[in-house]
Amino acid sequence: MTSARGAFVDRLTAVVTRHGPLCVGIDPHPGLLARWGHEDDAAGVERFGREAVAALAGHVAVIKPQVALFEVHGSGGVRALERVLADARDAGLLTIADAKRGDIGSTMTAYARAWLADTSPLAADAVTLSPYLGVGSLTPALDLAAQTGRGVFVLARTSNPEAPAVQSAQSWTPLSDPTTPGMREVAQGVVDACAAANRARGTGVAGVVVGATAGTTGQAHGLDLTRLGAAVLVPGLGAQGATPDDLARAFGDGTGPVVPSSSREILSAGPDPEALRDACRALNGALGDLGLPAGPIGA
Ligand SMILES: O=c1ccn([C@@H]2O[C@H](COP(=O)(O)O)[C@@H](O)[C@H]2O)c(=O)[nH]1
Repeated sequence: MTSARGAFVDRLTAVVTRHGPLCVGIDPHPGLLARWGHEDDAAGVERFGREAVAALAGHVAVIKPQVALFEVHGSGGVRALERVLADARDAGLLTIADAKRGDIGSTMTAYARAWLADTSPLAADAVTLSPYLGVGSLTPALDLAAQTGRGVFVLARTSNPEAPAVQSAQSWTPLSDPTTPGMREVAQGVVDACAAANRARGTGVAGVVVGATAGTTGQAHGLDLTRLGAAVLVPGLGAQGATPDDLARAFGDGTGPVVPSSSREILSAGPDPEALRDACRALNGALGDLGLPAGPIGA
């Protein structure tokens, strides 16, 4: 069944083509709240998020609220996130809820409904998922996303320095992608399983997360993304040290759509809306010069 809103990867491609590839992370850290003149409480994160959405709507393609920084304020914080998501929806901004969910299949069904069902007050256009109970355990989310025209981004090679200990380990992953059995890095196994999930559903519902910091070592990320058939979310620009040049090194091989994300660095240009937009324009300009692909990878 296909949703009336169309496939997520097509909607993402359209907005990235129009506004540029930058995704702005909405991460209401205490220091940023203070800078923007808000309290570190539920009302503060709501004002922060809604002001950011008002400033960015029509100027960037997609925002990525960091769910933990809303949840930390309890039910009021979750309500604040619902309102930020509703504002973004009304303003035509695509949303990626950075929730990093993952659990056994039966529980995964509830996480999927929370973030991807039309009727949920927390519904986003996409949600980030953790694959470490096995990519197959994420099936309820992939199915619901395909049904409702939404997407998921599965953590493959994350931007944090602790990641390689797990994600670069070699594993035997025949069951996650029966077409290419054999030893490979865990991160590549995640990518291959997502590629198989996309082929099975005939649409690029399962994107992956590959940190921008992969390029800071002067090397590419080392993953074969050519058969993914979906989008790549690339956090780590700015505060974590990655630059557009690092992205060119890591993603200059014609695989896309690549959506780089920056939170603290961009948000620290606020709260003045024009200054925030200027920072986005500058970064989108630098990213645009790289010619990162906007269309589906290897579809
Ligand atoms: O590999 C990953 C996956 C997710 N993130 C999230 O992105 C932002 C990054 O914030 P910055 O301020 O731009 O560093 C944050 O919400 C992370 O949880 C990531 O950084 N790396």
